[in-house]
Amino acid sequence: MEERNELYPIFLKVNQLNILVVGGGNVGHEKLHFLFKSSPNAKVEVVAKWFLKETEELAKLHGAKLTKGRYKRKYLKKRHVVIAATNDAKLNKRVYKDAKKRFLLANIADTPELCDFYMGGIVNKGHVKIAISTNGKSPTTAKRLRQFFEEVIPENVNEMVENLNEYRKSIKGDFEAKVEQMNSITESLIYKKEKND
Ligand SMILES: C[C@@]1(CC(=O)O)C2=NC(=C\c3[nH]c(c(CCC(=O)O)c3CC(=O)O)Cc3[nH]c(c(CC(=O)O)c3CCC(=O)O)/C=C3\N/C(=C\2)[C@@H](CCC(=O)O)[C@]3(C)CC(=O)O)/[C@H]1CCC(=O)O
Ligand SMILES: NC(=O)c1ccc[n+]([C@@H]2O[C@H](COP(=O)([O-])OP(=O)(O)OC[C@H]3O[C@@H](n4cnc5c(N)ncnc54)[C@H](O)[C@@H]3O)[C@@H](O)[C@H]2O)c1
Repeated sequence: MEERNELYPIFLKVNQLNILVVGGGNVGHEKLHFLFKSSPNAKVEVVAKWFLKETEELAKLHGAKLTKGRYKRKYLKKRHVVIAATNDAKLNKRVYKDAKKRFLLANIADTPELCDFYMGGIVNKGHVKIAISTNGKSPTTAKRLRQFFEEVIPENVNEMVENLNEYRKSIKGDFEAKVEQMNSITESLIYKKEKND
């Protein structure tokens, strides 16, 4: 039987959650880059033996705390989420096990079997956000799909969101009447125009 993608996507308010990243090399930097690209106010601390210069700059820009040193279990205290991206596979596994004991959500970069969740490809246009995952099977596909959707989703999609939000406030009636009106005025968006040939 064909394997199913059973992931359930959620959209986290990471400005209200405490995130720990372990490792500040190339992969740690990439994770941090995408995290802040999507969520500039994410609450993040990074612990690593050393950091890349660009990671120091990125952390400064977003007010992330950088802690130079070896990973210790105590760093997991008061965290909701941990992302491990060191070059020490044994240590990454240890971080995962420590996180499990504390019921934290863990992502061990590039190691699908040690992930409670995957970081996805992210398309962002104003209030509209689309997350893409290939179930951990092909990050390259996730990246290409992200680029594709960035191209085809119109820049002004946010205007539609804002306008419909305003319009909804102006409609009178109960919840059901509002749902009906909102669906009726947006119906044409999903039907292709008939060709006049
Ligand atoms: C989406 C994105 C977000 C992000 O990183 O934040 C992301 N990887 C991205 C890019 C990317 N990563 C890698 C390449 C090189 C191509 C290649 O090697 O295949 C490229 C492409 C490139 O850079 O061109 C290396 C790699 N990554 C993983 C493995 C292990 C494996 O696949 O088994 C290996 C091989 C390591 C090795 O061989 O040693 C695993 C994971 N990477 C994931 C996410 C999760 C699954 C997402 C999903 O479900 O699709 C998962 C499972 C765990 C995680 O890390 O969360 C980001 C695109 C952002 C964007 O551009 O929008
Ligand atoms: N660089 C890539 O493009 C790439 C691609 C695919 C897979 N990977 C794999 O991902 C992993 C990370 O790669 P990288 O390029 O980011 O490595 P890196 O060498 O650039 O960075 C490793 C980071 O881990 C930190 N670290 C190591 N031991 C630590 C400890 N005990 N406590 C705290 N921090 C510690 C280092 O200080 C450093 O910040 C490796 O296993 C690598 O094989 C890397």
